[in-house]
Amino acid sequence: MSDLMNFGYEGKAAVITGSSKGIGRETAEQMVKLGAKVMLVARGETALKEAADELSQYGEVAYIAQDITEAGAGETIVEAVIKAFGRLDILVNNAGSSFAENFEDVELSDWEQDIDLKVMSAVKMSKAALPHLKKQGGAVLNLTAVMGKTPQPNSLPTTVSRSAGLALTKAMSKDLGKYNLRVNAVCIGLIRSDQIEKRWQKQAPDLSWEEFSARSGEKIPLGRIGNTAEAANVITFLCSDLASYVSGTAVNIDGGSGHAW
Ligand SMILES: NC(=O)C1=CN([C@@H]2O[C@H](COP(=O)(O)OP(=O)(O)OC[C@H]3O[C@@H](n4cnc5c(N)ncnc54)[C@H](O)[C@@H]3O)[C@@H](O)[C@H]2O)C=CC1
Ligand SMILES: CC(=O)C(C)=O
Repeated sequence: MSDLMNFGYEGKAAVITGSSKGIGRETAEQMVKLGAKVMLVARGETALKEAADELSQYGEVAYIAQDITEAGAGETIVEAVIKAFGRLDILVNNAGSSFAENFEDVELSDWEQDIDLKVMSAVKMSKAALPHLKKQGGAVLNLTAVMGKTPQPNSLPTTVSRSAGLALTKAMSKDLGKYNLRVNAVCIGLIRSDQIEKRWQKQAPDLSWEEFSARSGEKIPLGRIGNTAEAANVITFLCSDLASYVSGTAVNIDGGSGHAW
């Protein structure tokens, strides 16, 4: 590979939460193929092991089954990374869920769970990773949703958690730039993964995927739902040396929609 396109992943170590499937798994695959050592994190051991077995054909992969909302999860995960790889350069806060309802229908406990998973887990992971990231510099990438920029009706609590993720990204980038630590976000619109396939089965089980994608794409300028590689491509770029002067930004991966539905 010419210097012009050197992603700089060789010899680096990354941790990606929620990486047994979907966008997280695809990102892990790209980073491993480019030479990074990657720690996969999710709750279910079976899916994790399966993903790790598949990805290990391309390079060095380890995994830890851990619910990131549990007390001490950040420290446990980072300890596992250091034990496995001896360093940490890249943190991708990817694990998340969609919880989008009308304000009147959201219980206080739903608010707490959503903010805990999508905001506080990113904070706790970043805090635990920071002493290691500071050593040589690196990248933090927060997955958010385009709805965090443009909250729609019936979009709570997720739009609030996602807006908080954007503020966290911007503020962290300003505080941590002095360590050559870049902090960016991506704002996902609609990407085919388990959560979108479940929506397809619930809303339109009689449609083929192509029909459902085209129908969902009526309000998307590019006319379709994206795929996980299209999301991972941007994440992999933002965490790479090719983006060495990019920090504090939030890139939409949404086919141009500006909102999810
Ligand atoms: N697919 C889409 O259209 C959109 C996705 N997003 C967000 O992008 C990120 C990746 O999305 P997808 O790949 O679609 O998600 P997905 O639902 O396919 O996978 C999410 C991953 O997070 C893990 N996870 C969830 N809660 C966890 C917890 N407490 N502890 C550890 N792991 C946990 C799951 O096990 C899974 O591996 C998520 O944060 C998602 O909410 C945002 C907007 C739209
Ligand atoms: C789908 C999702 O995770 C959102 C909208 O935050």
